[in-house]
Amino acid sequence: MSIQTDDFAVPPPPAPRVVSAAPVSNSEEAIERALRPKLLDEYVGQAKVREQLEIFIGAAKKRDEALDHVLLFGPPGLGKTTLSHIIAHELGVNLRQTSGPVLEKPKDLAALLTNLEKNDVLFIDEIHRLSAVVEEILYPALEDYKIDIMIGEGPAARSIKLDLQPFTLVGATTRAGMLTNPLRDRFGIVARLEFYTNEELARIVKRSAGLLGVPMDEDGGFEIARRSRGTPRIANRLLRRVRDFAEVKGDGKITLDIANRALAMLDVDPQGFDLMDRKLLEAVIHRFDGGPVGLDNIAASIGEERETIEDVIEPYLIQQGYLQRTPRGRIATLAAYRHLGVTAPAGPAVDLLGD
Ligand SMILES: Nc1ncnc2c1ncn2[C@@H]1O[C@H](COP(=O)(O)OP(=O)(O)OP(=O)(O)O)[C@@H](O)[C@H]1O
Ligand SMILES: [Mg+2]
Repeated sequence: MSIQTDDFAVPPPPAPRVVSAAPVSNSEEAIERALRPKLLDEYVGQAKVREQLEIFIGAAKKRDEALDHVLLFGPPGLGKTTLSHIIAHELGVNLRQTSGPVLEKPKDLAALLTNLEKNDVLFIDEIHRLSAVVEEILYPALEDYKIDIMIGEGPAARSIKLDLQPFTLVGATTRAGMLTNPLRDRFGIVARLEFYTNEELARIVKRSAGLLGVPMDEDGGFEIARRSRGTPRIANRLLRRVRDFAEVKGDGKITLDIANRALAMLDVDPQGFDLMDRKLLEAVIHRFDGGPVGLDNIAASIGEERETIEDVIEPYLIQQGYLQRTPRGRIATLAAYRHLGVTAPAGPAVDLLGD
């Protein structure tokens, strides 16, 4: 069994944001790989997804068939890549990894597909960014394990059919809504990853601290978990920053006091919100009277890409009840006013949390 990572992943953009859900550097990616659970049993949380996969993987193995194609979707850093590796590992097959924007031409995909061995996993990250011509090749491959490719050019060009080994496509996306219908319909297993609870994140932080050999008490670990925006990638990152703080300002052990001081220094507030989150809420409240305000206006106002706001910043704020997404735009809830210590205007303001 081998895991191959083709070295053409798109480099992550520079993101100084400490609670950014995207990996911030290549060295962070290396650490992430080291902390990645390898078995379904080590994968914390996402109980429903895990249970489903356990059954389907078990059945596929019993029948010696390829697992049905799997679509994983959810915000960045929740464990889609991790899960795809686990699926291949549990099936005992090879994993070939690529991503939507990297597959420029049909022949790029054809080369990957024809090299797959029986029941292998092909992982396509950012699958919503596949080009239409590449997607065309994928349909018959997914359905009948066959591809049609064009050989030669001009009048001499002809199409040939190639048989493929049975395989499993695992597609990952932060945007299930951007997949075309025919592509989405070809996934037999569709799994939506949810934000993690504080308890689940605390288990992840504890496991990572163990692997990194960082001394930490329960309260210190829980504080890091609580401020990680429901996201394992952020939890692992905050753990490493708090460890640095503990080594310089303390005796190396992560305690509640150390965690509190380190996180305050990093501008991560008690809700786990960072400067970007607060900037967004402040903009909606102060510049747009609490909303409704469209995404483009928010983007212009805080100087962030629309996509970053939609994929990275707002899902957690919405899930936590600080922001509401309506057809007319985003609205700040009473919780947002309260969090920023601003008096909410009288009238029918939105209160998602209730009192
Ligand atoms: N359920 C989990 N249990 C333990 N650790 C996890 C879990 N999910 C994710 N992690 C950790 O979080 C980090 C980020 O996970 P991963 O790279 O799989 O996220 P992703 O969903 O693929 O993100 P992106 O959308 O940016 O590609 C990994 O280092 C992994 O160790
Ligand atoms: Mg990933």
